[in-house]
Amino acid sequence: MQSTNPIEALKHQLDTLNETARKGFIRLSTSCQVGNLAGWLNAQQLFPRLYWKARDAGAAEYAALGAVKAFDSLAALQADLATLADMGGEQPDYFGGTAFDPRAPEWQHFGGCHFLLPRIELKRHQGKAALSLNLRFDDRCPDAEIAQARACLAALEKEQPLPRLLSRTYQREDHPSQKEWASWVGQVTHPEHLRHTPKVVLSRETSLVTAEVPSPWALLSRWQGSATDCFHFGIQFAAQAAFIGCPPERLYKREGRHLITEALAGTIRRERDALQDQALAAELLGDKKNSLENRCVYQQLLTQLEPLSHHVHMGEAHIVKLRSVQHIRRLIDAELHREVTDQQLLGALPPTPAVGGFPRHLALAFIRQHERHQRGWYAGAFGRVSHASSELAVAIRCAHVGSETIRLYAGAGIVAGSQPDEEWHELDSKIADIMSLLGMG
Ligand SMILES: C=C(O[C@@H]1C=C(C(=O)O)C=C[C@H]1O)C(=O)O
Ligand SMILES: [Mg+2]
Repeated sequence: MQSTNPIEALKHQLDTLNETARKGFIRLSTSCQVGNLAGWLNAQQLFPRLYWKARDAGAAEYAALGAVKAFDSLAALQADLATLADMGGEQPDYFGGTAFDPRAPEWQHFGGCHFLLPRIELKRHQGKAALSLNLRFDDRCPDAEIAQARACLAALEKEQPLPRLLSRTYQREDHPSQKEWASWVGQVTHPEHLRHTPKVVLSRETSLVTAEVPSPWALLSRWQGSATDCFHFGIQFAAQAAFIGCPPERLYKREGRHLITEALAGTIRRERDALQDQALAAELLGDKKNSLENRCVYQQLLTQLEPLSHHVHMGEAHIVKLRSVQHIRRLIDAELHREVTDQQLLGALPPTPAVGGFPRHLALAFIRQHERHQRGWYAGAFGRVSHASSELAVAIRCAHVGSETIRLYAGAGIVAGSQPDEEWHELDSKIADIMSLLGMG
């Protein structure tokens, strides 16, 4: 008889798992009730904790807890995907991300690349939630694996309401300063520099220091409520090391051999008045500087996809309206060659010129030489990878939540025609949503 308590139901499935089923990857699942997945994560004791929801309306929501296995390189992740695919049977979802610059991963706990196969997974899709326990038997002692899984189940806590976001006072510091920013923009837009490097995406770290930072899960939950048409993600390695974000930009989505990606670059503010807002959208679409920002992105994506695909197709430029900004976007789709892997895609596509620049090596050299803050996972990739399908966001519009400091990141594509003050204001519009949640709007 099946118990109505999902944890008891999973324990029962684990206790009655017969010897012959102990092969490769196994997922034990049971239906459950959950109000807020971030609230469930926030109530747990285990780490790592991870949240992922893709951008499409109706996309599945995932909360992941603990790791059956973790991967610190794309090669290791791909090898595991291949191993399990060869064995057949049900295939797992892996979640995680990569740093902007694998040569400089920097952030403690995060590393250059971290993907995990979760021990416990809570998934909600089309109104139905399921709690799953993942197990591996191919590369470890079965009894130890079962004991570890049982310990994780025993450590599960009930969902709790998320704490309210209390109003706090924050001390703000920007790196670089506006003065230094202006000098960098001057260097990048110097005709000599533009000749070899037409675009550099410069970024700023805004540190907000306070006595007690809010729960990253409470913050993400509030943030995602106002960030429709965006990806929503969070990862927490330890109590004082979390990274959350609501990015509007897709790195790619792969379903079998079909790949979709996009060039999202070029920005203008929003206006409350609908007519004025439309006028701004028209201005953005017709603007030379913003069109160049977007062109650098799609040209590189097309060039990179060409050798990996049978055909690549790009749609028309259009406007994407977010809460505080609007962007130019072009959708791209491609049919991948049979042998192309996520490892290859994640090795080739990021950092796109939406967050790095063009050409990549020269833009990265400028960034490494000038930016003194650590980008870490800001402007990296974050998402879900599986044998059948994968989807990753570009990790922008994000926050690193530490012990006493919240670090917000924003970048702007600097090209011919960029004005330092306008670009600085563009950075502020890109952090406006999270700033207003923190009472700093
Ligand atoms: C780098 C960021 O965003 C990128 C830069 C944009 C721009 O400069 O117009 C727009 C969208 C993204 O391509 C960011 O939000 O941090
Ligand atoms: Mg811009």
